[in-house]
Amino acid sequence: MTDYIIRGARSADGQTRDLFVHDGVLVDTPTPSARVVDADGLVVLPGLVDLHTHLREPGFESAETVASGTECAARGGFTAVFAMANTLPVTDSVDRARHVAELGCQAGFVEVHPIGAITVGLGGERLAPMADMAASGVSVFSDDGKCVMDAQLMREALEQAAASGAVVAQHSQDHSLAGPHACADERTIAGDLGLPGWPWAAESVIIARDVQLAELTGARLHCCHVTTAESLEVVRWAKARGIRVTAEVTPHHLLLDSSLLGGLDTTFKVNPPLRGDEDIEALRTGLADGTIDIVGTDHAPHDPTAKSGAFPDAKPGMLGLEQALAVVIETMVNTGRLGWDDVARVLSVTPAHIGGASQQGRPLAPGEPANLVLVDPARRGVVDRDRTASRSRNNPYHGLDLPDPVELTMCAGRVTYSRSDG
Ligand SMILES: NC(=O)N[C@@H](CC(=O)O)C(=O)O
Ligand SMILES: [Zn+2]
Ligand SMILES: [Zn+2]
Repeated sequence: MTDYIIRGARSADGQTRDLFVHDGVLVDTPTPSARVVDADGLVVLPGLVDLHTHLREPGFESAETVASGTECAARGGFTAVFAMANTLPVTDSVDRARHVAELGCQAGFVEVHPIGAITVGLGGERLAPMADMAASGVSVFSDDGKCVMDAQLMREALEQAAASGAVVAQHSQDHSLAGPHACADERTIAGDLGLPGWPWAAESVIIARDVQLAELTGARLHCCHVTTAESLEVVRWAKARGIRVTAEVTPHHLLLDSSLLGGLDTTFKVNPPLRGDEDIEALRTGLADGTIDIVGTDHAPHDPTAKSGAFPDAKPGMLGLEQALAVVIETMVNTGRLGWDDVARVLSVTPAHIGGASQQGRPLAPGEPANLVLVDPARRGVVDRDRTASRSRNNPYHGLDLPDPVELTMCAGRVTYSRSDG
């Protein structure tokens, strides 16, 4: 294995120092044959961790594979991703979870942690074998893409999770309020465009229910992709009460607003929908004050056929892994709302902690695994959807001038992306 000297990188705490990598681990003295990486002017962060990735394999390989999706992750500065269960077949058994993890190992870009389904086939009717999956190493359960609507079933899922120390990640959408065609923020844009509305309450009614079920069961609840000020009020209330709840925001909900739907470009169709300025402001405030714990990408590749046709019929979802850090820098660091230590917290330390990824989000100190990303804080560029490792092109940032920060990603001591290699 190649050893490295990373020279002159600035840590999140502001100190400049050299890092030495030997055999995949950070050490306190350099090895003589080590390759030197000049990190002058760069910031070093612990490798990023995405608690919310859709890798699409098995079943939707025309949109993404574990290999292509995890290459996107490495290009985005990630060293671990949690792969959502809404594949075909669904990740609802020990064997299927193992299969995804093996594909991740073969690809070699990042650690891949399979998320187990809560219900069999995401059907919302019967619990999947959560205890068995947890015993085999699954630490996050989610029916993401669908909400667990049945409150009793959700209670049982939380009880199962609590018994094994796992977390339940809910896609908070009351499907009776926001049905299969709901596709535009009701309070800002749906009426103007004549599109089926997605009301804000469809999200927060589920979060309000679930935090109380988390209190009842003592379980850990994670709220995926929160998008409204009202949801944050509920999360604040729950946290003040000592309920074990964490919340996530996506990069796209931090940056993009519902007016982008005006051209009916299905790239901008996503679930929950893009919201208005007041919600976006609430999300940024919530991320800065800790009400929102993490940024999760919800990287959701779709092939052109899934994105064709009328807006209400297109599949929801947009790419996220390659621009996630850029968007956090643009919306939160360049606006003075977060420092680099906070970026490390919301994109690495806390997601690793929630998901139980013990090798991730660690201090960059001797004895720790060499999972890190080198970031150029000043570099910018215009996003080109064709410059990607993804198989899909549903990139909502195409054409935007954004930070272009990732210089090099190292996972367990191996360089998994380097700008200089192209
Ligand atoms: N976010 C989306 O719009 N789509 C996701 C599912 C999900 O995260 O709910 C997908 O799998 O395509
Ligand atoms: Zn979801
Ligand atoms: Zn998702």
